[in-house]
Order: sequence, then C-alpha cells, then structure tokens
Amino acid sequence: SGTTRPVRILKYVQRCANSGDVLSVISAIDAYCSKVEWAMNVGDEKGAILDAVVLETRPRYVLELGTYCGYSTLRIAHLLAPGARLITLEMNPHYAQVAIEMFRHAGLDAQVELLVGSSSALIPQLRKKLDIEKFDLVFIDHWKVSYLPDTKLLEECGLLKAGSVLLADNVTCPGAPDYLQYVRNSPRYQSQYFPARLEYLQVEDGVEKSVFLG
Ligand SMILES: O=C(NC/C=C/[C@H]1O[C@@H](n2ccc(=O)cc2)[C@H](O)[C@@H]1O)c1cc([N+](=O)[O-])cc(O)c1O
Ligand SMILES: [Mg+2]
Repeated sequence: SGTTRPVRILKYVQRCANSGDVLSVISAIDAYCSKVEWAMNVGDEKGAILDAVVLETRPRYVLELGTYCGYSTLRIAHLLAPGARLITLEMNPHYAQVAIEMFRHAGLDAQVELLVGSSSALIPQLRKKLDIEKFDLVFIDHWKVSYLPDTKLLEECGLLKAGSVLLADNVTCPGAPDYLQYVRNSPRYQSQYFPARLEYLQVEDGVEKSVFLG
C-alpha cells in the first residue's frame, strides 16, 4: 500500500522547506502541487485574496472549516496578531495528522487549534469547548454541500456578530450555488465576489467574501 497524496506533500515539505519558516512551507506546497501532483489547497492566487481579507479584518477569533493539509491554516496563522486564536476543523483523522506535522514543520503548531470531527457535530460545541463567543472571520473550504447548512448553523449557534466575515473558497469551481444564492440575497449579508483561477490550473474559480450584518 503506497502513501497518500497528503503524505507525499508533507514528505516533500519536510525535505525541501526550511523548518520554522512558514513562507517556505507554503511555497513548497505550491511548488509540489503545481509541478508534481495537483491537490485541493486554496493555492497562491486565491491565497493572496485570503491574506488580504485576514489583514483587513485583523481577526481575534478565526474558524476554518476544512483543514486538509493545513495550507490555508498556515497562510492565516502567519498573519494573525499575538493572542489571536485560529480553530480549524478536520473530519479525516489522517488528514488531521498530516496537517499537525505540517504545522510543526512550519513552527506554528502552538498557534493553531485543530479539532477532529465533522463541522456539523463540532460547531455546536465550540462555545462551551473553546470558551469562544463569536468568530471574527470564518474561512469555508470543506465539502461544498456543507457551506450553506454550516453557515446557518453558525448563525443559530450565535457564533457570528455584526461585522463577522465569511470567506468561501470555490464558489465557482466546484461551486456552492445554494450558498451563493443565500449570502447574495439575504439582507443579513453584504457579499462580494473575487474572481481568481482554480489552484494550479487555468480554470475559472473565485472566493466570496460575505460580511454578516447581525
Ligand atoms: O472538494 C473540495 N474540497 C473539499 C474539502 C474537504 C476537506 O474538508 C474536510 N472536512 C472537514 C469537516 C467536515 O465536516 C467535512 C469535511 C475534509 O476531510 C477535507 O479535508 C475542493 C475541490 C476542488 N476541485 O477543484 O475539485 C478545489 C478545491 O479548492 C476544493 O476545496
Ligand atoms: Mg478549496
């Protein structure tokens, strides 16, 4: 039985990226996935949009839905102020283990709190479990069919406040049409689309930034 794609990415990073250097880890993942084998990281073009939203939001509490190898987790963690908290949810224990090793190589494992489980099971537990009232920024990049139900769950659990920012990957490819329709038509959101290419490919994608209005 061979390795998995996340393990091959991790091994490449451990071999080629300087440990403790998060930017070299990020560029090593992008190098591997653009030259050797594609993987569903947000990538460097959409990643730059994510960076800009993190910098403008200056979030204290961040939630990520879908860790995978931890690429976007690292991009976010790198830009957070001391004392900020980044929670990332991953339901696949193997992916979670790879991501933890990725965070260790980048020297950011102390900056990230990874919870293993499905978002629908974990989101209702976050307030009690983590003593967090509201999230300032949510990066949504897990199953595309879960974007809308999980957004409604975040609202119902009182985890969003006026000004909370949702940033959703892949709203064009693979697409999250029900989510888009909701955030673009609900009076409770101010939504904006940022077109970009799908990671490592010449295919059209985009991210949607939606500000919760309370
Ligand atoms: O399908 C995609 N993403 C699904 C991501 C799923 C990730 O979220 C986790 N999760 C964590 C918690 C959950 O509750 C559910 C899943 C899964 O265990 C996986 O690690 C995708 C596909 C393409 N593509 O071009 O095909 C491009 C992209 O950028 C994508 O993000
Ligand atoms: Mg994605």
